[in-house]
Amino acid sequence: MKIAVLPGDGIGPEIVAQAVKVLNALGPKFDLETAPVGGAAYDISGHPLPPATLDLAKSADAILFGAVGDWKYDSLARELRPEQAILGLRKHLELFANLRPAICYDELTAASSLKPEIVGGLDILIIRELNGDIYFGQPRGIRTSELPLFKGAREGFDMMHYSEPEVERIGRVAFEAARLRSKKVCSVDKANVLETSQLWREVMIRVGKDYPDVELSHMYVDNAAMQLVKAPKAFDVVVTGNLFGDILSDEAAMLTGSIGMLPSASLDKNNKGLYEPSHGSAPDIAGKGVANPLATILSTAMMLRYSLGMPAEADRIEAAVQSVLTQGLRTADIHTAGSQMVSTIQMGDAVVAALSK
Ligand SMILES: NC(=O)C1=CN([C@@H]2O[C@H](COP(=O)(O)OP(=O)(O)OC[C@H]3O[C@@H](n4cnc5c(N)ncnc54)[C@H](O)[C@@H]3O)[C@@H](O)[C@H]2O)C=CC1
Ligand SMILES: CC(C)CC(=O)C(=O)O
Ligand SMILES: [Mg+2]
Repeated sequence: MKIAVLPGDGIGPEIVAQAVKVLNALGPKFDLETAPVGGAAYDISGHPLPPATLDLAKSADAILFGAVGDWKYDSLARELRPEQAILGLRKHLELFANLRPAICYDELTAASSLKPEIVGGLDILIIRELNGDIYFGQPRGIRTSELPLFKGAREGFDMMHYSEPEVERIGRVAFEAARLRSKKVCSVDKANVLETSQLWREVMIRVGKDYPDVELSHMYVDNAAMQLVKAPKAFDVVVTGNLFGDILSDEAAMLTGSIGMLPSASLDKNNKGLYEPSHGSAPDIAGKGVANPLATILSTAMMLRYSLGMPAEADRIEAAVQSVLTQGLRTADIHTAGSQMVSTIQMGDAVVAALSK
């Protein structure tokens, strides 16, 4: 099975190296092919998603992705920014369904910024639409305003956009996922203000009729942001658009102790997928050996389960992560009194060691 390995920038190479170590220790032989992406690719070839990297991603059975981006590329033209690489991969490969499970391991309740009774036992699934919304809408740009009040001033504009089929397909992913869980879907929108959200809600209600066994509720995104920290365990599956899902999943990360714990799967309609941690390239800690590799390692478990048909191996990785946490090993972001601080590499080694137990 061919896996495209795209480490990217910042902490990307450090955390992906740990996930690769874990994959190689599993037993089955994977054909791992590495290619530059993001700023690393721009430095070599002048483009964040060179054709060879895209071709590799297309030809692979699954993609393991680190993260892209660095402040040093902030002044580049938008189409050359490292972030265009991950946006481009999602779009070219039609990876429209982004699954971000937020699970608070019992050992990490103290690492969360919320009270243990709020987050203890948390297990929710955020499903974020990944191919549409304001991230991809047209028109967009920066121009000179023609509005009487601001005439002559520069103005920025981005189109929020969703078509019915796009909402329907992500809705179905959410309802199907809920069937395997607690049979509850909360659709998050801003239908009190935005037409895009009004359509989103109408479609969710229509699609929901095909899933009478699943309870559908709706929540405005501002309230959802509040409820996520007030009573997160009231949610099961949350389905939302690209922008709201991006923001809410970072918020949900802190319920689990750290964004370094939040894996993700980005799937197409055939469950071919790209697997990456939900966080970015963390330039503030890059190269220091302190990044938490567990979100990336847990993303490889999702890859084995969703794209490679190897659920037993996925279970083994998740059990190994559970084991290192039970042993008290913690990277700096999840370190609390009484636990043992380890580096990125030591955490990766500990997961590998736990695999064989
Ligand atoms: N999929 C991707 O490649 C993404 C790329 N980005 C890019 O990453 C760069 C940095 O963005 P930020 O907004 O700072 O978000 P970020 O997620 O990279 O970092 C936010 C905070 O979380 C910490 N953090 C993130 N991952 C961690 C880990 N594994 N272990 C410990 N601490 C961790 C960072 O040190 C930082 O304090 C930007 O260029 C941004 O565009 C951001 C999100 C996703
Ligand atoms: C380039 C961004 C859209 C990436 C991001 O923040 C994410 O996917 O969570
Ligand atoms: Mg994000």
